[in-house]
Amino acid sequence: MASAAASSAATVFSSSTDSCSRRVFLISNLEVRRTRNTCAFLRTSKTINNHARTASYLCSSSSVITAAMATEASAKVIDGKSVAKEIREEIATEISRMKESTGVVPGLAVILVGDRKDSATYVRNKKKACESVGIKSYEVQLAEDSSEQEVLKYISGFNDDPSVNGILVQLPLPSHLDEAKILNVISLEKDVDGFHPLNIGNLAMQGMEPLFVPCTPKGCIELLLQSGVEIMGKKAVVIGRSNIVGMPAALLLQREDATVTVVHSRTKNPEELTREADIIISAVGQPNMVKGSWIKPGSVVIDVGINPVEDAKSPRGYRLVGDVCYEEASKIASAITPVPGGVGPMTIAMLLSNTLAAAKRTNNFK
Ligand SMILES: Nc1nc(=O)c2c([nH]1)NC[C@@H]1CN(c3ccc(C(=O)N[C@@H](CCC(=O)O)C(=O)O)cc3)C=[N+]21
Repeated sequence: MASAAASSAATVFSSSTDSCSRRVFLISNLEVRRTRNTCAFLRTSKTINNHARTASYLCSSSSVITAAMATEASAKVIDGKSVAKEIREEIATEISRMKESTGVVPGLAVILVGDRKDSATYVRNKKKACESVGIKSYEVQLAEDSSEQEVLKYISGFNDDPSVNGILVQLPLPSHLDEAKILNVISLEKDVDGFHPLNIGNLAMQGMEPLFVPCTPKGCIELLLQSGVEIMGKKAVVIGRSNIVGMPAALLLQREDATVTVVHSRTKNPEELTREADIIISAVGQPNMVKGSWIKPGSVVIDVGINPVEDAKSPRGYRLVGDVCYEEASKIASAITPVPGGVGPMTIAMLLSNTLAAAKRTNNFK
């Protein structure tokens, strides 16, 4: 992973002049309009912050960047962190309103199996986010070698517990556990991840409504809508076909009337197909895989990847980068999500939103 990152970093430097000079001739061609605002949370338009214009922000460590390049147009940064914060604030307000009128607060149960460090961090962050909005969180930590029966036993317990409105089994599970079987027993009404096969079936079918939209894809669409990006009739490319992001993201884009292509590991010409897209959602988990040359000038890029790469200069010893080569893409796209601070915080905000929706539904609170 680290060596892939190092080699793509080298590509950034050698090709940055290229992408910059090309940018002069090719001006944004995707309408970024505020035609529709279906978001349940936000009514402001502060979501695109254009703060990628200074040379120091772009490439502070690069001597290749010249003053001329610093004045060139660059993509608007879609600030997921601040959108997520506003959504959390609205959720907190709704939860107080619900508590005042019903005496009930939403509850979210998280089941973590095994001791993956990244999973433990995510679970901790979810717990903190729950506390920040007034959701009660319940956490179960099970040993790496737990049996399927044991995991199922906890799920059944939470299924039957009226104070728990949402149940999340942190993925990935250890390989001896049957993920499909486990997700299948979560009560549909509490499946705040939206991973239950019946829920996905409803998401896929016209005329049906899923009870929950999976959090990460929902966060991606919210960012597009909040940024005023028109989706209807656009060509969208989703890179990656996972059950938790790529596949549901493609279904959601189709629900928004985009024409959708899914690019995956067996796709013959991923670069060429991606270059046709007005909207790109990348969810592959490969650091800096999507280069500037994959991106059509003016397109909108949503980068779901959160990939750790070695970085001796960072206090943690690593830093997080996306699937998309940000340095290149931000000079070509019209708007782009950063990593960190893009889709990640939105995933958590959508989880809180789904949990609130579950609690409202069961308590018949409007
Ligand atoms: N059942 C299940 N549901 C999930 O939703 C789920 C899961 N399993 N397994 C793992 C992935 C990953 N995931 C993230 C959520 C937030 C950030 C996030 O907030 N990231 C911060 C950075 C955090 C940091 O600095 O370490 C950001 O991008 O700005 C990242 C990753 C949810 N997942």
